[in-house]
Amino acid sequence: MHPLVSPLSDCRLQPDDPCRVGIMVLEDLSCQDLRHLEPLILKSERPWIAVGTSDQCDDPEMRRIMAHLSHSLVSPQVDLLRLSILMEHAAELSMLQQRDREEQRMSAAAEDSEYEFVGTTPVMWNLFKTIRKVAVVDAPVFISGESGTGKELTAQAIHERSTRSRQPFHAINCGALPEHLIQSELFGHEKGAFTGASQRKIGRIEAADGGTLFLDEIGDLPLELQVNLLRFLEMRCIQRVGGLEDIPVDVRIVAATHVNLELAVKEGRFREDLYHRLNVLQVQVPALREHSEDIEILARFFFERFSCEKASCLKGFSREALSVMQRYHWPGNVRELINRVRRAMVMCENRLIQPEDLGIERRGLNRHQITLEEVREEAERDALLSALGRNKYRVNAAAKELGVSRVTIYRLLDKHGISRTPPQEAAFS
Ligand SMILES: Nc1ncnc2c1ncn2[C@@H]1O[C@H](COP(=O)(O)OP(=O)(O)OP(=O)(O)O)[C@@H](O)[C@H]1O
Repeated sequence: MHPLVSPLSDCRLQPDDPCRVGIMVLEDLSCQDLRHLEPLILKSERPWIAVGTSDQCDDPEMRRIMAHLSHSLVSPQVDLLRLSILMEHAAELSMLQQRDREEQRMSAAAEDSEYEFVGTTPVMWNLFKTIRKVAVVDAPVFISGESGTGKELTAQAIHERSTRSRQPFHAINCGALPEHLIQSELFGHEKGAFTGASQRKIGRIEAADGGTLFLDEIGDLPLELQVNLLRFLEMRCIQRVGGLEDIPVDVRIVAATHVNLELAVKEGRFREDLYHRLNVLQVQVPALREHSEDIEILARFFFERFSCEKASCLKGFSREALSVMQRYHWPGNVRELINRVRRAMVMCENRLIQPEDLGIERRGLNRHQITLEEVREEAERDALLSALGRNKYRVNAAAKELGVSRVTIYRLLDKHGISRTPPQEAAFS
């Protein structure tokens, strides 16, 4: 019997190989061979039957590898019936293991895509690390960061990685609700509690029982409601508006703000005791300009996400557009990036998105970061567009004016993602 395993046959060890069980013949394999093959055998994700005697496993290293790698060990004199029964059992086991692996892969993929948090820079890795750390502790979390940086996404990610992940996650923007509604929105109300309260209403705190409540823009919570929230955090029970009953509720509070809450405390707009109650664990979400190396990957990520809304000829971003995005200061952070990319995908009349499609004024850009190469590219594109415009998009005439060949003009049009037809025609064609 020849070994099915040899250092040269690793092509047979791929997981997508239809073969379900492997056989290795120890007589033909040294301990060193096996050591080389160990990672490949593990990667093959299938059970292996070793044919050999226990004497061949005298070497401790050999024994370790065999115990680790093989499903069973049979003697070289094994009869074919016994071998085929063993192989059948191993194949059944292999199918079960395969199913288990598939399920694990699928749930890992679902987890990854649930809250697609994009970030490849050290500041973002730091954020992900903090999220994982605070997720496993059940204390209140305080998230700070500019508007549109991903504070709600952070709160969701914390919830998803916490023991409460199977329970509800509710978000409420304290700054977006009229003052007279916040009390009943947070704590609920009893029927008849006030004019218009025709039904009992369960508030957000109660609805999130067992889970997480995300209080966005906590700094906008009116002072009298701050007292109620503090009472809830201390007593762990609420009273609905118009109700007398104390209702126990188990909710983890994650609060966020884009304003300086310490200043609000100093100025008496926010209760200091509530501030300390909420501020047990802190997470700081960085502004987009603090991880500008992520801008391109985020832009491409949202381009893909909205790709069903784009014209079929639109292929991506021009180098100028990427450079302009890189130098822009993004006051609205990731939310602004999403809006600009989406708008550009609609407005763009060429194959590649240009700076003007993004609606970013070049004048407001940080000129200090511009490279000579970028200046050249920008000048080349401007000269090309001007020459085409002056010559009504007649390539021969534009080429003559610029002192280059027609072929060069076509190459430059492709390079800069400029359409061969004038913009108006392209728009109406
Ligand atoms: N790193 C990121 N990767 C992918 N999407 C992101 C990222 N950061 C933010 N987003 C997306 O940007 C948008 C704004 O994020 P989010 O609502 O979490 O911001 P926010 O800080 O809570 O905003 P606000 O302060 O206005 O409440 C959302 O669509 C969110 O999914």
